[in-house]
Amino acid sequence: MLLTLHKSSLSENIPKIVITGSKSESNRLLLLQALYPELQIENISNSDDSEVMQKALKSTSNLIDVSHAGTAMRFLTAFFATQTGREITITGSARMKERPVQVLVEALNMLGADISYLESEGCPPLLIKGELLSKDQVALKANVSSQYISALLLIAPKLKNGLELSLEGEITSVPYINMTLDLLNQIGVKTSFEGNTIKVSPLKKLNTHQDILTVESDWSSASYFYSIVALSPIGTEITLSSYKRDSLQGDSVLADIYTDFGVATLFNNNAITLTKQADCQLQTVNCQLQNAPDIAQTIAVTCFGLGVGCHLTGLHTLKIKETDRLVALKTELEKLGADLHITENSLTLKPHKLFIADVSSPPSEGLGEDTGEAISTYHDHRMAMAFAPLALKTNLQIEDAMVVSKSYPTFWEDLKTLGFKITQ
Ligand SMILES: O=C(O)C1=C[C@@H](OP(=O)(O)O)[C@@H](O)[C@H](O)C1
Ligand SMILES: C=C(OP(=O)(O)O)C(=O)O
Repeated sequence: MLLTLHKSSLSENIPKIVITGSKSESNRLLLLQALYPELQIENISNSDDSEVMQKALKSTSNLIDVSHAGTAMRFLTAFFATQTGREITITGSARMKERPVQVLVEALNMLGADISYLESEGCPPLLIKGELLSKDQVALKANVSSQYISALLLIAPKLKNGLELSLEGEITSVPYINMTLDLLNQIGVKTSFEGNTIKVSPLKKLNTHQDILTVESDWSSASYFYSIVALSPIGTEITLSSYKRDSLQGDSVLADIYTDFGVATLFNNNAITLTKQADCQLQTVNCQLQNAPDIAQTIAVTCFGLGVGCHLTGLHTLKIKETDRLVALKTELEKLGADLHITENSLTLKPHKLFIADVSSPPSEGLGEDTGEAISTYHDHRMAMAFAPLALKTNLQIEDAMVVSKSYPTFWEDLKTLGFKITQ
């Protein structure tokens, strides 16, 4: 579906936006619930990726299709590897068949699993013959995706002797590993993470008092509202729920990063209020995003909308996500007139004055002649959501807009409640 976003300004009275649960926390807890059925989960994500995970865990079929869900592919590979007596083919979208899983498959096979590739070496689809994993120590590369490490950690407490992982190379997306360990701790599993060694003790059964866990709302989804506030006039406020100060999600670093754009975050009970307090004073924003790769697109587009430059580093994992996000950002921002340069792991955007003339002009009432540029989304929810806030500056179109359902199915409805004018 092609959506047209007419140049908009926000409504006077913005209702509180309730954001669905974190898909990262949800998919971990769903897997743990499959291992420990007594576990109860509240505020589970309504994202496609979490629905895929729930369906796969309930399925009795020997063919599992996870579509675009990276965490589901990685976590379920580890899960089915331990399900003795089952033989599963796990597959996904065309892009999923290009996203590497070799590091995980090799580690599982070293532990005693029986996993083979059905098409390309190193990528899904996989044939998994469930086995009792006999070993309890393995080394693996930690600089490609933290999801491989989380996948192993999630099944670890059900292995006879637990598991010891030795991580090789620079560890990427560390907060996601810590999230996995924290959730394991919350259900009573003992873990340690010292230097490059992670140890997980076995846990046969849950203790009864550790049985209800509440998923915090998704911080990556909150990023689009940070961007909207940053691109709005001073005084603009948006309240989002349910969030907490001590989040397990690394993307909560947004609250710090967006102070550079003049956005303050106030925590109040279970909500956060984002307020535009000042204009961005920087000519160029520098961010190291190795620990928060999913907010790179949001930040790059915020900078573009503000006319501010940015130098974003630590982006090597962006090339193997839903699309090559570095190339996608370059192509789409250039359509809008941006001057930017990408490398294998960084993005540099030059400051510009493209929207200066627009600032004083009132938002257009109708579409007029100009629909604005059509932004391609490459089956990537974050391309659609990261570009949407630019409708505060210009008309634009978003191709294949329903792609947002991968993590945030009600995104467009929520934008309409803020005052965005959106038509099909
Ligand atoms: O474990 C997780 O829930 C995730 C880990 C990250 O992936 P990488 O570790 O591959 O960077 C992140 O980008 C992804 O959206 C979710
Ligand atoms: C990269 C992402 O997800 P996954 O790797 O789980 O497909 C994402 O949601 O930005």
